[in-house]
Amino acid sequence: TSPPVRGSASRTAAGLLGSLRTKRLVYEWTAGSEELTERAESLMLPPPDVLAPGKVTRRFAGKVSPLGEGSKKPPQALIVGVKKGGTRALLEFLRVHPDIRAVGAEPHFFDRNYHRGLDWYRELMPKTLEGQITMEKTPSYFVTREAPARISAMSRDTKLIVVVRDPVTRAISDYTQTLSKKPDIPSFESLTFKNRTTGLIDTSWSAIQIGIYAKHLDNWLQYFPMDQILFVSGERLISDPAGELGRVQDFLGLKRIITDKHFYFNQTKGFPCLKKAEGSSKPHCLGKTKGRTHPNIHPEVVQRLRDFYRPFNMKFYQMTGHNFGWDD
Ligand SMILES: Nc1ncnc2c1ncn2[C@@H]1O[C@H](COP(=O)(O)OS(=O)(=O)O)[C@@H](OP(=O)(O)O)[C@H]1O
Repeated sequence: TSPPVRGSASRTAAGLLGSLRTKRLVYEWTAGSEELTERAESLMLPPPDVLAPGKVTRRFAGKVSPLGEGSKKPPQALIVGVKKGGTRALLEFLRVHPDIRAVGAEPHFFDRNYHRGLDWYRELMPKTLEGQITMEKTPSYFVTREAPARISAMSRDTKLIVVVRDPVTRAISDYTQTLSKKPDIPSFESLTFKNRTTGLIDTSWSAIQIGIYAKHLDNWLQYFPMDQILFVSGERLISDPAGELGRVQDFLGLKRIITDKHFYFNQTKGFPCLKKAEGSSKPHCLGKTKGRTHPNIHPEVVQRLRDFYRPFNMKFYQMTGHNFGWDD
């Protein structure tokens, strides 16, 4: 059930207290997280209200009035993965659609915050009007064993989107992110192998583990039918953002409003960017934590990883009915 609509005119002391409590929760939940930096820097739009209370109205531009109409609902669609697949780009692009309302930061509800309960989760959501879709993205859901059952318990009809990317470049991207936070970690090569001489790969290293998509997908298929899951190519999201966004809008049952007219290729950034970000009239690229330069990895190591992933990729192509071209 939805909470009562709280307009500014009817805001009581209790209501205000409630909203302050929510803000504190939102703050606790985002404080210090990379997603927060990522979002603040990449969006130039305010993340949760608490960070920029004066700018709240801008987030509602053209969607929900500042009077606070609409109600908070649990998401009907989720971007569940994969980490470093291009999930932020997809969510930021989708937000341009007037029928999509999304949380900026990653709630991590179905993995680390599940104990907080569904009411906590729903409180994080933006208000939506009839016909609008609530969304969030948390890339770690895809590899969380409990996530499919938990999401299915919220609603069996939840639509799931997975942005997938060549598991080898994904692993290097993942490592690059860790390296940016902890410059003293061992080399990619030494983390990849259990034993460098035998070439035995350390599949327990999360950077490697996450890319075994067929295995993770298998777990989701215990709870969701294939037609409720959409796979977005992380590579195509860069080479043809409008094409991938077309597929996503169809999947969500939305009118194709986001088209090639919304994008331009930014030569400096080396990525497609939005001509106008949601709620703004200015061009907008993702921030510095998106599109990092990867370290050079020894070609032999890359080849060994390609060989390692090939059978899993083949299985994944078979399961999804789509060849993502990572092994061509
Ligand atoms: N338009 C656009 N602009 C910038 N970056 C883009 C874009 N589209 C996709 N990408 C790729 O997104 C990669 C980061 O993926 P995620 O957002 O899923 O990362 S995270 O899991 O949320 O940390 C990021 O990975 P790296 O290049 O390794 O940094 C990008 O390659």
